[in-house]
Amino acid sequence: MSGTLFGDELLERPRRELVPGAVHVPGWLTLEQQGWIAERFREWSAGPVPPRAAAVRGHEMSVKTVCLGWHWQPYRYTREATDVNGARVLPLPDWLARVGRLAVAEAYGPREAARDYAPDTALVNYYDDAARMGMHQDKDEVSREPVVSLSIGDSCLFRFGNPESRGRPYEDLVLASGDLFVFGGPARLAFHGVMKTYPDTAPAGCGLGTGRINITLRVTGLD
Ligand SMILES: O=C(O)CCC(=O)C(=O)O
Ligand SMILES: [Fe+2]
Repeated sequence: MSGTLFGDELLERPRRELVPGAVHVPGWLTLEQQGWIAERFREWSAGPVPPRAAAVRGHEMSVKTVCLGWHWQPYRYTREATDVNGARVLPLPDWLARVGRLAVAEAYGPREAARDYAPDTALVNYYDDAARMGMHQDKDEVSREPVVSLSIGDSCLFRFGNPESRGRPYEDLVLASGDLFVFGGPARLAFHGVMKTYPDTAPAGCGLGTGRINITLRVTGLD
């Protein structure tokens, strides 16, 4: 009997609030949705601004990022990718903002806050087998609205900690293809990072043959 058919892998990875405000929803996106988003990722990567490894204090990140709506660079948002080629980034598509609202409703319940959630930027990260992301806070946004994270492709080991320091307490969990992770409220400024990816773990049909995509939707609070 097929484990996939009966969702055994989801039963083993239940939906969970790690700490108040931080919610992990395994398998939130269907394979079809993952595949469709992976296709859009290829379109976004075609430009006008190509994915680039941002340089943080002189060191290139191992992750390559393409941005929508606003361009993130350490440690600010601009409309033009002044640290890449000066081109204006693509707009954030309405469908993706809608996915963000659905995600917040999924995580926190269909409150007014979910209906009003209006992300204006997406950071789309591509991880190859060697890529990782050190512990950091997402704090270049003026707004403290939640961050919505979607993962496609290979699984990774994600570390989610606390707002005070990179150190403990933190929890390590696997983010797999299709998983949703939302952090807001008291968890909004928690340090987090990607310790490693697990090569060749992407499910067939997710649209990504190798590597991992992570999309974070955010409200910059800029105008
Ligand atoms: O790849 C992930 O799961 C996290 C990405 C992240 O923390 C970021 O883009 O700021
Ligand atoms: Fe982050």
